Amino acid sequence: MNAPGITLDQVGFAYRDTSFLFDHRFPTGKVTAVMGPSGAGKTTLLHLIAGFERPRSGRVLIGDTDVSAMPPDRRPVSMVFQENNLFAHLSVAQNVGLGLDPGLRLSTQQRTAVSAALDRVGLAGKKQRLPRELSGGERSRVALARAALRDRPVLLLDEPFAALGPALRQDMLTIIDAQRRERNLTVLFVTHQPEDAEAIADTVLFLEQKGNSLSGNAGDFFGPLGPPAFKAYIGMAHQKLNRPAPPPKPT
Ligand SMILES: Nc1ncnc2c1ncn2[C@@H]1O[C@H](COP(=O)(O)OP(=O)(O)OP(=O)(O)O)[C@@H](O)[C@H]1O
Repeated sequence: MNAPGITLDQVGFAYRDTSFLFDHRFPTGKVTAVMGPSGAGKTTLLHLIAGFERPRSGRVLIGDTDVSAMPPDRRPVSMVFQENNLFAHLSVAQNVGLGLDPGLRLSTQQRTAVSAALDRVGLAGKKQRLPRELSGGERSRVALARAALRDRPVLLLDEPFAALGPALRQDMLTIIDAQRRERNLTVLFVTHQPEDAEAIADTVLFLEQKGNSLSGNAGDFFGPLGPPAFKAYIGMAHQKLNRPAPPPKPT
């Protein structure tokens, strides 16, 4: 599949008292980590690409197609949310089947595809369970399987693993990386976890407050000469989110 890149061409957008200008290009077949402080506009950026929000000015392009006015279900995009958005009353297999047909009128071939998608994320034995009968990590995998089945060339991930511990997050990153390679997906991955971004991202988009942004190669961003503002942010993020405070030095 020829995965399209994404262009936000001078995209202006505003909520009542917050305005944004996004002007970014996301390369085809690569993972971009979208990072930055709370409220900087990471989710807003993803919603403009997915079509849940419409630009006030400028254009959103996927490949060469201007999708600015296209409704979300017609865009070549799958999105996985932090809450995973599973229907509590539907089985795991049905939740995944919704990715193919919102009415769940699935052909035999589609049922086989659902089964295969669940096998790929290690949920072969749990297809008939309800979401509440799964762990948090397993629920994330159901959401990923559903996104994979939709077979859209752009995958948007909005902190989908924030509630998971490090080992499970690593598991999910491995699944995403495998899917990206298999299907040449263009992936945007919002995360507050520097080590997740470092593990999987080819490029980084760092959104600062007040609409400033920096972008570049992930190796450069995380290397010793990475942008100071980004280094300061991830230093802070490490302290706040991941690292226990160091023990006091003996006097
Ligand atoms: N529906 C809305 N109505 C009004 N303001 C909103 C709405 N959604 C978001 N905002 C505001 O827009 C700004 C950006 O929000 P957004 O959710 O994109 O930030 P974020 O970078 O994803 O933050 P976080 O890391 O906390 O998820 C925030 O100041 C937020 O309060």
